[in-house]
Amino acid sequence: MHSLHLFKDYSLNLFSVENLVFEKDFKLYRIHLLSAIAKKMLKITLVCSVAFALYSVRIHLKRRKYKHIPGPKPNGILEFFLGNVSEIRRKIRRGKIVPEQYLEWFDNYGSIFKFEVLNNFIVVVTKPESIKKRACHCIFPKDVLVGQNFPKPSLVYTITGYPFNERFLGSSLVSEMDESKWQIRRKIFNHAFKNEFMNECIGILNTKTDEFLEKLKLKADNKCLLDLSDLISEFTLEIISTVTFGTGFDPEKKFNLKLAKVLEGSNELAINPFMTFNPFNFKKIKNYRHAIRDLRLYTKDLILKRIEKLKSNDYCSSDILFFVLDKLIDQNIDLETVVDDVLSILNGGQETTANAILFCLLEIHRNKPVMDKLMDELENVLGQRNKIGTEDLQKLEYLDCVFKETLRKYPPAVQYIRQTDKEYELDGFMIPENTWIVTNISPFLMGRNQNYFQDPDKFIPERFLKNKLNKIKNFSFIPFSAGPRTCIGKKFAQHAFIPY
Ligand code: HEM
Repeated sequence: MHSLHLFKDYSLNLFSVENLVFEKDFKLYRIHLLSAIAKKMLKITLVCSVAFALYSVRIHLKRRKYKHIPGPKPNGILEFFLGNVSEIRRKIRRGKIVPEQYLEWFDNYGSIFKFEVLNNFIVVVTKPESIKKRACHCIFPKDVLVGQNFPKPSLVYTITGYPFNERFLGSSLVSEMDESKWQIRRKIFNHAFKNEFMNECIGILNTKTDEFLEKLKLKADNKCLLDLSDLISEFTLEIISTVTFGTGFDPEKKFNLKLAKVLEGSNELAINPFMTFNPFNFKKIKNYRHAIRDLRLYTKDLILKRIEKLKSNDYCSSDILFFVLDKLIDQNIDLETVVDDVLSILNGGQETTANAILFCLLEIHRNKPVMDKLMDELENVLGQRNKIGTEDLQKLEYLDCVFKETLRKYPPAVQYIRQTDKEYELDGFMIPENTWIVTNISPFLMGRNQNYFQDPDKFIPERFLKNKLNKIKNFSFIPFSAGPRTCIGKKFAQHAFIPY
């Protein structure tokens, strides 16, 4: 018993001594840990402060390089780092588009101005006229697109090539940065878009327009409210996909729905590039990514089926794929790039043409004299016929003017961005190397500019009549861009517009 008692005492003592030692160690350990954390924090704070200071100096130095070019100054600490992003976003939230902000800056700062997005400087050129004297490294505004065909900035085209980190247009014609690769494919596709085939397309356009009008009539008879924008988007996609892939395309309209979803996502991303960082958008982004994947799979499947037909010498409809596929295969262009190119044609052609048609209908509806003149011309040229032939195209001058006036007032492509490869002098301003230049040479700014188009807010197709064309300054109207990377579907867009 005694021994047990002794043992108990001893063990208790031992335990408390151990406890004491442990407690002491723990305290020491805690002190060590805290000081180690404090040291780490200090190091991190120091590194962050140095990085922050260096980044601020970098911004400051970069800003100095552009000091001589007029433009809005970033205000406050947030704008110091983000540039003019918040000002642009404020306008977008109020329902404006970026070029409308340009108009305001143009009024405040003149024909060449700069603005800043996340430390990238963008110079906007709004004057198509040439500079007075041409010396070494001096460029005309038009040289940016035509004479020197400056490269496209890859960052801008990543949004179209890989939105939401998913390959959409990838390295398609529109987003290809490698000039030599682009040249090979552009040459092949130019062959498909040549005049003879485009003239053949007028037949498809007539048939599809008839189908569309029947559908419209049916809906009108049912006296239901119509959303023309959806119907016209669907119609233009159907035409462009028929011209690209042939008839009998996608009867269940799955492709149309997916493409509409992808376009919705791309537009949202273009307006708000930060949307991917918002966790509330994750589900939406997941859906966009799925739509892109499905779209590509569907397109790839169609191309593979066509390759099989080519191999077995089966009948193939005369469409864009028919003209380009064997040539692309001969050049060892991989399947994914062919998918990129085909999608770029659908993507480039659908929304732009649909927008042009919609805005045109809106303006004709608002301007009765324009509508009357148009109807008179159609009656004179077509008589009792309700189908348009290629021979009619030259005769429908007023219709062509209406098309051009629509593109002036509502250009579907509002700006072109290129990047300088070295320092250049442009209209008296030194533009540093690697600057993004927004040219118009931006169709929106030129079209809405009183100096180039009188009463720019009015819809006056007559300004494009042949006898008045000399009043329009060179390069003040380039809705399809200019130079080597001009729109490949320009002729087709004009044709698609005419049956309306
Ligand atoms: C009113 C209708 C249209 C307008 C205003 C328009 C405008 C443009 C513009 C401005 C560009 C140059 C873009 C840039 O430099 O970043 C372009 C390129 C392109 N467009 Fe169009 N477009 C229209 C219709 C079409 C149609 C109908 C198609 C196809 C059927 C099409 C296919 C393309 C393609 C593939 C490119 C890239 C060309 C290249 O870089 O080689 N477009 N378009």
